[in-house]
Amino acid sequence: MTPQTHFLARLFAHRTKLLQSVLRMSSTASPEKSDNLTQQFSDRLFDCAATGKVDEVKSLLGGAVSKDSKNERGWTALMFAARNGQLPVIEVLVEKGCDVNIMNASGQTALDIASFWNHTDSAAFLQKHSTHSPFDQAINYYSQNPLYRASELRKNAEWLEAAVQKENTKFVVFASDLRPFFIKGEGNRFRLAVMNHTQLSSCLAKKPDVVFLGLEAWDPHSSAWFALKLHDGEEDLCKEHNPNGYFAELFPRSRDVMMLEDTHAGIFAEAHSVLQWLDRYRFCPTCGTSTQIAEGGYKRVCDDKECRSLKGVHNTCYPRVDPSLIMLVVSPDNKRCLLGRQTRFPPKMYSCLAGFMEPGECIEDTCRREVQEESGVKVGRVEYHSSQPWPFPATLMLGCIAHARTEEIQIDPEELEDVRWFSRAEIAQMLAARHPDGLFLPPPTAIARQLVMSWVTRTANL
Ligand SMILES: NC(=O)C1=CN([C@@H]2O[C@H](COP(=O)(O)OP(=O)(O)OC[C@H]3O[C@@H](n4cnc5c(N)ncnc54)[C@H](O)[C@@H]3O)[C@@H](O)[C@H]2O)C=CC1
Ligand SMILES: [Mg+2]
Ligand SMILES: [Mg+2]
Ligand SMILES: [Mg+2]
Ligand SMILES: [Zn+2]
Repeated sequence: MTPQTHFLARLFAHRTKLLQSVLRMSSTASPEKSDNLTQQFSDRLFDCAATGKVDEVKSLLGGAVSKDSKNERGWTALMFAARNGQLPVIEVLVEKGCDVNIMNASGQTALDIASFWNHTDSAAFLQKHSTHSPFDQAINYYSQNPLYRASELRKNAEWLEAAVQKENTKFVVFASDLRPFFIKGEGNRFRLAVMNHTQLSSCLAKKPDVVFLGLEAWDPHSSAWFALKLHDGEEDLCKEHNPNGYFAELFPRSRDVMMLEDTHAGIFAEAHSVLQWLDRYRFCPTCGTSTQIAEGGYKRVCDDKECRSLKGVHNTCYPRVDPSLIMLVVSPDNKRCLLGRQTRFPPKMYSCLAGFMEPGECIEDTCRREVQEESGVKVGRVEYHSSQPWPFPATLMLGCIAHARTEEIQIDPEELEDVRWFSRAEIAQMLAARHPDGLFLPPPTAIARQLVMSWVTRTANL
């Protein structure tokens, strides 16, 4: 510290003390005056946080100023420090108990702000103390399958047969109507109930539909995971081994299917989509003859040796995935976003527009077509964000940010009952569940919400 800055620091510390004593005195005087002084302290705290004056920040926090006080845009001292990457100030503020998870009026946390401005050290520090995940690490529900699929082993019938018999092999089971067998997990989450070969020997003897899901490690000796579809009447056997287990409803879908522990949600997505496909393709779509399961459940082969499906590549022989687009449309000035309501949504919920890809379309085509069909808005640039398997039965949601060229709305009443533009402030209220009309967004397990959060946090809006 130069003598000059030392002098200035002492001078300001002196002024601060003086102000604090005035503030204490004035608390018994006019409330208006006291508010004014509190404001001055907060403003000074914001300044010091933004410019890295650690000692003064400490001194101000020791006085009458509230550590999480906000300016008119909902910015806290921690956010000002994060804006300029003032790591020593951030460390002091966090140590003094400032709330890392507070969002400003634009729905941004201090971590979002540090990440946006590329202050990597500050962002890493805030991430450690935050329960809010940063925008560039969106991980969608159903997308965290930890298994190594080891697709090369699917063709090895001998290995598969031996793997089914091994004691360390794990089976996740589904009822004959494909309801999954769950048990309670951590907190309010659920897990797939895992069973072994011995417990399931009587079911396995009857040659059920079985899918090889993958290995626990990149090693053929590690535990293999299989999905098994029970025959009618075998549910009780599973309950005998897992007295707390139960078969979760899928039609209508029970909430528990959206409450699985993250890795089990990923395993469920694979297992359920492939079992659904095996169930629906019992007969060859090319000639109508019966088919047999092959390659660990990842192929169906027509029983008619002359069938065209046995020559060349035929997509009916392999599990299907239906790509669909889900997009957050943002206005030309990037200040608003477009959300819509299907009649089947819960009252007051708004979500992103979405639509299935059609043959011969690229992602950009589908995005522009669906947005125009459903809302009349024309889209220009399309940015890919992230994707989410949606295993009912096998959709892949491709999440995009779509940049609108026009704003006029013309709703397709066949599909949507309302479509409208939402300001950033309104979105922040919806994210915080504080919208004055009670409007809300889908839960964090929906990619739609991740797209909205990403837009809100990615934009500087300063
Ligand atoms: N997570 C979220 O917030 C939202 C998710 N979605 C999901 O996005 C997906 C597509 O959105 P939609 O608006 O329903 O699509 P959409 O806008 O293309 O309209 C659905 C219609 O498309 C036709 N269609 C074409 N190909 C289809 C296929 N492979 N499977 C089923 N129907 C097909 C059917 O006639 C269907 O009624 C759905 O899986 C839906 O559940 C939709 C809106 C919000
Ligand atoms: Mg749609
Ligand atoms: Mg549509
Ligand atoms: Mg469509
Ligand atoms: Zn055939």
